[in-house]
Amino acid sequence: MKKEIVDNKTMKRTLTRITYEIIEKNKGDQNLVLIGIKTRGTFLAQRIQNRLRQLEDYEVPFFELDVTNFRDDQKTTEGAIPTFTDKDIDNKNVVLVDDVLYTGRTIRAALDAIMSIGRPGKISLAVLVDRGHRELPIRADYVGKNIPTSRHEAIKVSMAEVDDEDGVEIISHEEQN
Ligand SMILES: O=P(O)(O)OC[C@H]1O[C@H](OP(=O)(O)OP(=O)(O)O)[C@H](O)[C@@H]1O
Ligand SMILES: O=c1cc[nH]c(=O)[nH]1
Repeated sequence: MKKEIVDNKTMKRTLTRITYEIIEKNKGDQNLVLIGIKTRGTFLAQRIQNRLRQLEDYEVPFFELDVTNFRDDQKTTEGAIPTFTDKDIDNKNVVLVDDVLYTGRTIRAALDAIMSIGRPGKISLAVLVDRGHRELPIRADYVGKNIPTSRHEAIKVSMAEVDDEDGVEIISHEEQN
């Protein structure tokens, strides 16, 4: 059974709140950089970038990150070429953005990917959904919604940029197969 947890309007409000939290914690920081993890983290980071501009006239650079090369659960070394260089992130205050935080392995890979390129002064993490079940000591600094799940469920994040509309659903195990 599908269970809608976040609808279109709530998603908008949630992203606006995360944006205000980023503003609160980083007021006046000229070194802020947004990095979105492909695929839906990219669109979330872009939306946060737009809100920062609209709400505070705050222009923050945005980059996309494909963590494929750095994952611990696949053997291929074929992956994307980074979209940024050391100059873009060295000594910067990076906010990493993804849609779902689950085991933490994607974020571990993202941290390795970023460190292989440069050395930010600080990295923090923003996620739309934290569903628990961490396998690594990783936590988010900005959380849209904590959604307790069982391991037999999955969180499906939809975004208008690539899906029909915005939303977050819990999908049961049966529907995943
Ligand atoms: O904390 P973790 O256990 O690593 O899980 C979280 C990751 O899983 C999903 O990506 P997925 O690999 O399903 O690809 P997608 O971005 O194409 O959905 C999601 O977008 C996160 O990046
Ligand atoms: O439930 C999950 C777990 C990881 N990534 C997702 O997108 N959903």
